[in-house]
Amino acid sequence: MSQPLLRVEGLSKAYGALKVTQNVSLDVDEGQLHAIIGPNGAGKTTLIAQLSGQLRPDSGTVVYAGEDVTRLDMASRVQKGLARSFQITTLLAGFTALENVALAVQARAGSSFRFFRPAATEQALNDEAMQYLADVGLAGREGRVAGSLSHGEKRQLEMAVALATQPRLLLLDEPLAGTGHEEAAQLIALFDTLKSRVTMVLIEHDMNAVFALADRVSVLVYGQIVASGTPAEVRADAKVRAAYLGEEEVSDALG
Ligand SMILES: Nc1ncnc2c1ncn2[C@@H]1O[C@H](COP(=O)(O)OP(=O)(O)OP(=O)(O)O)[C@@H](O)[C@H]1O
Repeated sequence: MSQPLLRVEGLSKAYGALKVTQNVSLDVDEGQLHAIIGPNGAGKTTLIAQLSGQLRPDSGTVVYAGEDVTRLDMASRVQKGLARSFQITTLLAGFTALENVALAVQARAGSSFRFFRPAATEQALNDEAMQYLADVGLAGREGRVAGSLSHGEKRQLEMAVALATQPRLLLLDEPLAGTGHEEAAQLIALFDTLKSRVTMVLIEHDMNAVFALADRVSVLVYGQIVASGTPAEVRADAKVRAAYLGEEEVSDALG
């Protein structure tokens, strides 16, 4: 069998006596959308932070594309194609949608445009940025200042900025939080189309989105993976049902 794109082995992290990540092991295959679900405070965000390089684990390894990246910082991981989707707060509110994405293209491309004249460089950056805006459904909105976009559009723009880094593996932390029903449906459709192009690890509370999108689901409870499998396997797992006992919306979605 071929190697997974991401292999996490025995990852642990504690804050004092609080073990937020306990011996987590997990494989993510290329081309898959792998969702990580779990009740509030289970340690999902802390786990993603260790995958992105934002946070150092106490022990364990993160192997990406066959390389041990455990000790690499976030910027080095982004350069290798392992990126976390940008938070809305990192969008430059006073800049246009196009400028936000063009800056991300420039940051990634570095000096590779150095042979162009300045005007041609700007054109090339903008052309590439326009493509990402079109990919996320923001064609026609490029001239709008980011701060004036709707909440859903900001999330789309955040995805365009993430795509500009040309990720091979994208980490998404609750991309649907705060979106309305229609905006959520649009974003789910967007993730569905992006699945063929980039491998994704998704943390999401919206179970309908998780079960619609995920190829595999891992369930984190008190920092430990208690179940991992296809959506159907996870749905039927007694430990998963027990973990969500009392959370009616999730119980309904589990069926
Ligand atoms: N820097 C920190 N120092 C101390 N405790 C922390 C720190 N960061 C997170 N925690 C604790 O670690 C636990 C896991 O938090 P985390 O945010 O990763 O959970 P989560 O599953 O993402 O939660 P939610 O679904 O509510 O976003 C929580 O109990 C949280 O209070």
